[in-house]
Order: sequence, then C-alpha cells, then structure tokens
Amino acid sequence: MRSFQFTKMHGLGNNYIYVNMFEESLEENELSQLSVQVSDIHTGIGSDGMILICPSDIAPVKMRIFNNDGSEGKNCGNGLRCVAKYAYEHGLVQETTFQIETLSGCVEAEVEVENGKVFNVTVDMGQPRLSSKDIPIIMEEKEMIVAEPFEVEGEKYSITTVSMGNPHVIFYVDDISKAPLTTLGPVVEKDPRFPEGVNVEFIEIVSNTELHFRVWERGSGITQACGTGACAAVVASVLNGKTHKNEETVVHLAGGDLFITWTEDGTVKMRGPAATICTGTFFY
Ligand SMILES: N[C@H](CCC[C@H](N)C(=O)O)C(=O)O
Repeated sequence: MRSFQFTKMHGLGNNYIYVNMFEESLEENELSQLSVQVSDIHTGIGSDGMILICPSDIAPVKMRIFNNDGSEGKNCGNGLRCVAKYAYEHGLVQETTFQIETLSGCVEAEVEVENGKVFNVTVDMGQPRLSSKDIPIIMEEKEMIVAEPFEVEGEKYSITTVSMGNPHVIFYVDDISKAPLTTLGPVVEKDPRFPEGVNVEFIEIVSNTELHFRVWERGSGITQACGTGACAAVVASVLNGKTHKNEETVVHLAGGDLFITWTEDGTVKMRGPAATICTGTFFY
C-alpha cells in the first residue's frame, strides 16, 4: 500500500488536494487517475481535483492542476492563490512577491501575511488571449470573439470567448439564479467547436463595477468559484462595453468575491483569499 501526504486547500470553496512534490514522488502516468481517486467524495478525500506544487527551472515553484475527471488544466486562479499561500508558509519562498510557473507561462503572486499566515493573495494573471486560434474555437479566424452568434441544440445564443491560458466561454444572463448551469454547461463544455473543451461561465451584470458569476468548469462541473473564469468574465465584460479597463470589478461567485482589474498595460490582476482546510495521508 502506497501513500502520500496532502494538504486540502480552497479558494472561495474551489477546493483541491495539494501535494508538495518537493517532498513526495508520484508516477507521471498515475497522476490523472490519482486526481480522480482523491476527488471522489465516497472513496477518496473529496475535491474539485488535485494540484501539484513542483520544483521549477524558471521560478521558485511550479503548479500543475488536474480536474476531478483526471484531465490536466493549464491554469487555475484559485489554485495559484493557494499555491502561493502554501509556498510562503512552508518556506519554499522567502519573499512576499514571487513567480509561479504554470503550463501557460509564469505569473507573479503577492501574498498578504498576518501572524505568519497568508490570508489574501494578488496574482498578476498576465494578458488574456482573445483570438479564435488562441481560445481555441473552431470557426473563421478572428482576432476576438465578442457577442458572437452561437447555436446550441437549435437555440440561438451570443458568446464571448477569452483564454487565461485555459479556455472560457461567457454567456450573459438577466438573472444569475436562472443560469442554465446543468443544462447548457455540460453540453457546451464538450461542444466539438471547442477542440480542447471549455469552461462555461454565466454572468449577470449588476453595475459597471460588479458582476454575478456562475461556472460549469471543464473537467470538474459546477464549482463554487473559478479564478481564471472570473478574470475571463471581467475581460469579456470590458470587451462588451459593460465594465471598464483599469477599474476594479467585484465578481460575486457562489463561494464569495474576487476583485479583478484588467489594467491599461493589458494584464489581469486577481485578488482574493486562500485557506487551508486540513492535512493528511492518502493511501492508494
Ligand atoms: N477547469 C479548469 C482548471 C481549473 C480552473 C479554476 N478552478 C480556476 O480557479 O481558475 C480547466 O480545465 O481549464
């Protein structure tokens, strides 16, 4: 029977099983199945997936994220805030501002500390990618997809797509409590027009500095929060003329609030909490 130490953490309820790969060693070809196993609420620990905190050649730490279906994601906003918290509290970094490598490039995290514990983290998530090939979405080549007609099972919708290193499609709704999360979410997630799948977000505009947000995540289904999704939602809302660049927007997710700014220099800043739930040993 093999085992490894884990830390369960969450960002606004979007929870993952974190494994410190400076101290543990897992088989590369077992990672996908392990994420499925640890995520299972009945026979595992229960989570939205698994995140590895790894050594890196270009930054103090590297984050790898696996969804609860075993697929590997290329970025994770809530995960980055928890990785930053873990790295600072476990001495993997000594500064309060540092780089974290992801599969979609390096980001910069700044931790806010009280009595040696990180409670809030700001991450510069870098520039959004907007072109059809960068999402990717299979359609005529476009520099950006904003309020684009999109038919699903005979119904006509309007979509905006944004990549934060991972793909997001945004639908605007009049009432977030009626967002078709469980009907439209899974269908669009696997729509063949999104060859790598897609995270599906529903946004209700409250004001030009406030959004309501719900998400059906690629590879994990409904989660309490999606950091990259919240960033994508703010970028999409600026592109649709509903919010403004350089103005901090509060995004109300099911699990709580994130504070997002698409700055004039083109990068997206995300600020929010990170919390440790428990630690333990996983046997497999
Ligand atoms: N499901 C996402 C990865 C997790 C992103 C989300 N939990 C976040 O906080 O950004 C994907 O496959 O692209």
